[in-house]
Amino acid sequence: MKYAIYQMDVVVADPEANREKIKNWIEREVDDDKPDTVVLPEMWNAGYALDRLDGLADNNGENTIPFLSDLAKKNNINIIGGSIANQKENGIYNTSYVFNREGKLVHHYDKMHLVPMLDEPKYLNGGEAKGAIFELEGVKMGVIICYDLRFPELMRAIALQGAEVLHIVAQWPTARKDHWKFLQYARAIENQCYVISANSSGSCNGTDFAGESMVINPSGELVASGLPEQESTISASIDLTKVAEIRKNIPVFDSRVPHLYGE
Ligand SMILES: O=C(O)CCC(=O)C(=O)O
Repeated sequence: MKYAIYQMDVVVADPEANREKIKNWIEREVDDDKPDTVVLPEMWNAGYALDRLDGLADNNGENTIPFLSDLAKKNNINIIGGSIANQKENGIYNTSYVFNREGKLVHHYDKMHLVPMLDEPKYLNGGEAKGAIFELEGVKMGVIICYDLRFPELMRAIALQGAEVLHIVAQWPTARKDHWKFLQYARAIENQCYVISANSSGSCNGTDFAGESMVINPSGELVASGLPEQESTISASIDLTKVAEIRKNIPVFDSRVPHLYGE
């Protein structure tokens, strides 16, 4: 499966401009070196304009779902749709949508861990649905959002459901870029999965975003990485036989003793 990751410089507080950027990027990518699957970053509709989300958030995906679904179908690609600020009945959520090549919505997830350092709990509601998987082209996968990366329990729960590819969509700051990188290596190695991330570049309210989106294989080797702090595209192909291979050679999942972990 061939991937293209959009390490996007999100235009703060301008959902229309960001939709236009994504449309143009996808059309360019599809013309150049057609990917099977594209990945977008976190909160691409509004950026981190948290104190202005009332006027900027989508309304239960009413703009985002048809927009991404049409792009998926028209260009015959799967879309891991990053995430958006999304108004629901009882508040604003940080929601990720995933579409297959037919434009069908196959998964949605509301970010469950909210970032205290960014005052997210003041502006957003945390999702309460259990970490779940979805399938694209017969492959089991998961998606988590930014700060979720710090909670190995979530990725483990997704991996235990059979996921072979774990996506991380993010706007992770440069100030903590080492955490961004090392935690991804750890998640790939411990879960023996591909880790594929889309981080943003650019800045918002004085915070610079790290870029350095990554593709890491199930042995913990770097397959591809984006430039630091600059808008760019990361292209990479993944080989899923590597997942079965490493799981056979180092059978971590068979060696687990859940009853001793208090599970
Ligand atoms: O955990 C971190 O250091 C960054 C998290 C973050 O920026 C986010 O979840 O949006």
